[in-house]
Amino acid sequence: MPKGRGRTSRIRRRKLFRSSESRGVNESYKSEFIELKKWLKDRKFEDTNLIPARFPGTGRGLMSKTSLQVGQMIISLPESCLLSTDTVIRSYLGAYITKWKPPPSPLLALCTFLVLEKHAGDQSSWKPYLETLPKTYTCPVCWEPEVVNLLPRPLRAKAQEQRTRVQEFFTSFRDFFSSLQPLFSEAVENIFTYSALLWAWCTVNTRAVYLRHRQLRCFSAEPDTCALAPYLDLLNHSPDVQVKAAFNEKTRCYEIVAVSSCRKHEEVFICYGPHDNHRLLLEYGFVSTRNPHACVYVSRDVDILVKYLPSTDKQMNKKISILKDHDFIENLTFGWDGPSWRLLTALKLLCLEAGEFTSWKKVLLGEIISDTNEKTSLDVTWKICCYFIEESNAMLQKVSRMKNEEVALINQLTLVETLWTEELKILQASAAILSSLQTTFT
Ligand SMILES: C[S@@+](CC[C@H](N)C(=O)[O-])C[C@H]1O[C@@H](n2cnc3c(N)ncnc32)[C@H](O)[C@@H]1O
Repeated sequence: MPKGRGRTSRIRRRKLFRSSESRGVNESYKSEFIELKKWLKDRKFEDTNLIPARFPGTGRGLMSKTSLQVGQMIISLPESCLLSTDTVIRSYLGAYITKWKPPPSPLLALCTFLVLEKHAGDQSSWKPYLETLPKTYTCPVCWEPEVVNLLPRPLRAKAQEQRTRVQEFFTSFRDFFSSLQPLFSEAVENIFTYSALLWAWCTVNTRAVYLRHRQLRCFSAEPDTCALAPYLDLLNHSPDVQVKAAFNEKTRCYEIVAVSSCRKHEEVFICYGPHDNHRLLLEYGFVSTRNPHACVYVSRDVDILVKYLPSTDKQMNKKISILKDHDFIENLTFGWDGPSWRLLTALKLLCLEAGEFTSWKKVLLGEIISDTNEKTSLDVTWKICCYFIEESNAMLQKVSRMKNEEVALINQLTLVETLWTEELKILQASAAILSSLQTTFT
């Protein structure tokens, strides 16, 4: 057998590939991390397990110094390192927040504090942390509208809604920002620009940990659940890991404990939640490849559901209103394991023949009505799946053309491309499953 073709060589090559894929480049020598570590040490935190590093797939993150075992504490960050609404209230901003009516939200307090501390530069006691924060963010709320328009329809709608909300957040608190003028010699409008607030909003949205606070009366009724956790917020997300993360009232530290093990010199991940790729892109500005929670949404309007059904069906309007009344119009999806039960059920109901229509309740409960109904609904689901495959391919071509023409938008376009590529893979997996299910009826 020629050298290097055997089983052992294949396994060795695979191992090498796996480790080079996840191997990080140590960044602990960088001045921002040296300063951050000093700052953390002053606040009684010293890290023994992790090193800041840059990884090929995920960018900047944290690497294990030693192997981490199940049940081992990965990081335990003292309360004094956390930036929460308590920090803001105790600061020079506290008096302004307490007297402002109607009471500002906890989110506004955190964003205002971030903008002001960043503006303070060298004068800020949070400078070592601020220096490690991204200068810009990759979330769709920061994208050019022409790129947002390339997103799958349900996500596009959410991204547009989110942008409107952030813009309103900015305009509705202009008076509050003006009230802070006594703190500055320069005009406050030059400090609280939309881009400064957007940066602060993205910082909180993409990096904050969950930390429940008692509700202070100086804040509006929105739950006060966010805190920034310097250094700990360098941990990237993986849908495949499990950790326990919470504030420990006894130790007064925010603690993360490993639930799965991690080998030495590998990237240490936490799980931000069982999020699909739309949520990851919208809220965190990235797409996870091979994400088990990823799915393709059949958009909210019913046009696509009825596209392959006979237009002569007299009961169609009634069927659609039943689906609407029973909340079967939203969250219809294709996943890695085929069409969701909800999607199949909605299509089974739409495919009922005139004589079967009275059985619609049984369909919603999951009963099989007839072989014909099973077969027709599978055929229609398959056609819808193929329609989405064509759409994904067309979008991928469009994005690829734009990448050549709009070089300045390459990062945003690459994210859109990754999303459509993942959607295409899911649809192809679903189409294969549907094809094999269809053969049981031939
Ligand atoms: C809490 S921060 C994690 C640290 C971050 N990578 C950094 O350099 O500051 C969350 C951000 O990290 C990035 N991120 C997290 N997990 C990722 C992943 N699996 N792949 C790519 N980017 C990821 C996203 O930009 C996300 O908004």
